[in-house]
Amino acid sequence: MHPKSQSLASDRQHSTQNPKSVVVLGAGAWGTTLASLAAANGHRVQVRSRRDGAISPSEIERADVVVSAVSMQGVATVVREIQTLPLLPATIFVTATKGLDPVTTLTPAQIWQAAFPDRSVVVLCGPNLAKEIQQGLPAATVAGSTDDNAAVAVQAVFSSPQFRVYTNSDPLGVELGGTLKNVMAIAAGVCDGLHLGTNAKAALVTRGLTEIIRIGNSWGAKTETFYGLSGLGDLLATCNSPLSRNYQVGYQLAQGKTLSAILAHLEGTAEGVNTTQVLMQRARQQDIYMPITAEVYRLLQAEITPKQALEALMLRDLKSELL
Ligand SMILES: NC(=O)C1=CN([C@@H]2O[C@H](COP(=O)(O)OP(=O)(O)OC[C@H]3O[C@@H](n4cnc5c(N)ncnc54)[C@H](O)[C@@H]3O)[C@@H](O)[C@H]2O)C=CC1
Ligand SMILES: O=C(CO)COP(=O)(O)O
Repeated sequence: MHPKSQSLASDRQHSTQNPKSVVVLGAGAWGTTLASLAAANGHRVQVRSRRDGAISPSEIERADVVVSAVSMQGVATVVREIQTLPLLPATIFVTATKGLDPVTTLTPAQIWQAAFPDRSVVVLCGPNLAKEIQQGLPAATVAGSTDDNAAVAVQAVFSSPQFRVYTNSDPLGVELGGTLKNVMAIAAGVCDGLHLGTNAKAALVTRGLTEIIRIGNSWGAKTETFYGLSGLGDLLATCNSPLSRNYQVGYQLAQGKTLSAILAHLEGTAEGVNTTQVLMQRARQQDIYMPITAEVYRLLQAEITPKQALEALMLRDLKSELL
């Protein structure tokens, strides 16, 4: 065995014998689920909700791992708050938010890394519908970081017989896979809401992945990461599950509801609504062809109906699959 693999393997075996102090920021569906996973492994876990008020220095200064599971709209605020607090020299940041900054188009990990350039940032993304994990159903995810040791440490914090964590050295690909699939989950909800059938859904998800890879590559992410759990895996989960909030948005749009009415009654955050806007902005700026995203965008803007979006996609110029 390669010496590096040997040391990683032994770290992994001893994971739960080394309890860590974990602070989870965000007490929504995903933050509370991640907190339960870490606590079940014997780690000391504190969850911070917005309602608790400011984070106290004593909470954060002992944290080995700080997990951010806030929605995208809260990321900048939480980063600014943590920047004012004392931290252990080796504190690792984990980001589980699946969104993009509306002004800069930066990912959450890029925002954390810019604020803390000397620290390790790990992206945690995968096909992880919180409600299933809360029920103890099996799932897998990816801890992505350019710092192997930090990724392995985070893998150890969350891994269990029910939750299998892989590492990946392409954090941008891991993060974009989890984030961009939300746009396709809206489209998949529309597809099912219009009862277009299994062939249509398969075509949509497959061409959606092509689109994600096209813009993901231009961002600097690796193609093979998008064929992994956080890309294809999360596409399969959210494009096929009514538990996905993004899928629910698409499904209800197909039923003729307005976006504002849907969001008013939605349980939790559908990040894909904002991500679609940001992705369109980036695709236009960089002249990247994103036909499915463009139709989801027009639908969310109420410029077209779901049926018109379908027609627009089907009536485009014919071309080669691999172009
Ligand atoms: N629910 C799920 O199955 C999964 C969700 N995610 C991602 O995790 C993130 C959070 O998702 P959920 O927990 O489901 O959403 P949620 O809507 O249930 O909770 C969002 C949390 O963010 C907090 N928040 C928002 N703005 C804040 C601010 N300024 N300061 C402090 N806290 C703030 C809210 O108080 C709330 O606790 C999203 O980006 C989502 O895409 C990722 C994997 C699975
Ligand atoms: O990202 C998720 C599962 O991996 C959760 O999906 P929704 O945000 O669409 O509910």
